[in-house]
Amino acid sequence: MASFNTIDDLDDAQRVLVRLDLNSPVEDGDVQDNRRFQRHATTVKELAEAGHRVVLMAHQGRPGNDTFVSLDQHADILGGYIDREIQFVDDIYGDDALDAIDSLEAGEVLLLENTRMSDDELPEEAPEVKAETEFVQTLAPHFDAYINDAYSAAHRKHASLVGFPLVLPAFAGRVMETEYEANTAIANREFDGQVTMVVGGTKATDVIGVMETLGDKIDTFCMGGIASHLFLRAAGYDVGYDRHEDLDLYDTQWENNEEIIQELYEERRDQIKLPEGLAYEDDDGERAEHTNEELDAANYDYMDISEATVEKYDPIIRDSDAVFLKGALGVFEDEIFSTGTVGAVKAIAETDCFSVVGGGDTSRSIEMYGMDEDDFDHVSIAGGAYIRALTGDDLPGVELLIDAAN
Ligand SMILES: Nc1ncnc2c1ncn2[C@@H]1O[C@H](COP(=O)(O)OP(=O)(O)OP(=O)(O)O)[C@@H](O)[C@H]1O
Ligand SMILES: O=C(O)[C@H](O)COP(=O)(O)O
Repeated sequence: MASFNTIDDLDDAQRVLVRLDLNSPVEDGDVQDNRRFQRHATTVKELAEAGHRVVLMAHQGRPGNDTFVSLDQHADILGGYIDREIQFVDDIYGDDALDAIDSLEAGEVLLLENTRMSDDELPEEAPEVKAETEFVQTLAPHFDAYINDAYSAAHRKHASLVGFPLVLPAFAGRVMETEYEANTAIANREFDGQVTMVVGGTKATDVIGVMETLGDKIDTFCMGGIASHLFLRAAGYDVGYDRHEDLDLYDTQWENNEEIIQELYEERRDQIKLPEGLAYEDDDGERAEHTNEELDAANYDYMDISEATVEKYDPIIRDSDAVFLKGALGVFEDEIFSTGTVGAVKAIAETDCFSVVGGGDTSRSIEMYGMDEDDFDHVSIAGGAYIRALTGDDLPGVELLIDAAN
């Protein structure tokens, strides 16, 4: 496996510039704590305890969005996980930032302002172009090493992610290391026995991409979510189209992908396991189910896979050597439609297989339904980067670390 240098390879007492991904939900201006803080805290704590001078960069939201806010709250939340103060400066590479950076003592930690507040950060450009920006050129001379821990943002060609590895010795942080190893294990097929992918969620293109790229590495696809309705439509059932004019969950996805869905369904019929039926909310607000033959998408909104489907997927998961999950099998946020997702996630947790759970939304089902992260080999904190890794796309931020090591 191609690899990179990690923080184990750092010299002592370095001035390190560390890129994290603390991009978080924001409600009424309040940044919501989430597992990204907890995960990155491992890297930050280790660096500070080793006596390095630690300067952190991260982004939050995008200009124009409600979530585009300062990182001052992030400093407090992250500090809570490492039991030491994280200083914050509302500047990125101006005099205030440089003064704060240069006055850091060994073991101290400083967080710079939201990188996306610099005009140099966002436009996606080649690393060589980003390396020449004022952002990178001004900060780099103040450091001995650059550490990228932001696997979940590694698909973006932004200055803080791709500029620095060209001008400073570059290393991977602990989150980068664990995400990379887990998410590439499947592409390298590092398992002897049965490999299963449980795929759901709302985006047909995610599922199609995974099937096209990993179709020969994965033995069985257990399907749920919106994508499974489109495959059931390809199989001839009365489902996979919108009944509300103001809703577009299915029609556009079907129009854009009909041919490839039909093709995949025909070509990979033995590998693809489809729902045996789907669940909807009846007039009393209770969960009710239709078998595939009873499906009637003109009159019902289907929100979960049926219980018979959970029973069908359960032994497949339990007989696997490795199981990867991407996307929810139903609207798990509503308890009556959590049966599919929770059933699959629980079976994965209880099975002694190599397991990776991914998808920004779906990973939330673990804590929502009282499961333990430690029951999985890896719970990814990446959304876009996770699906890109699974579909074989390069992650520029990762590639540059590998190049730097060679
Ligand atoms: N039948 C369904 N109808 C409507 N929504 C569904 C259905 N099945 C699953 N979902 C929704 O899919 C969402 C998760 O899908 P999404 O494509 O966002 O996947 P993810 O991989 O978890 O997230 P992301 O790609 O954003 O990281 C859940 O919030 C769930 O409510
Ligand atoms: O939250 C994420 O998935 C990453 O931080 C990337 O954010 P972006 O989609 O705004 O570039």
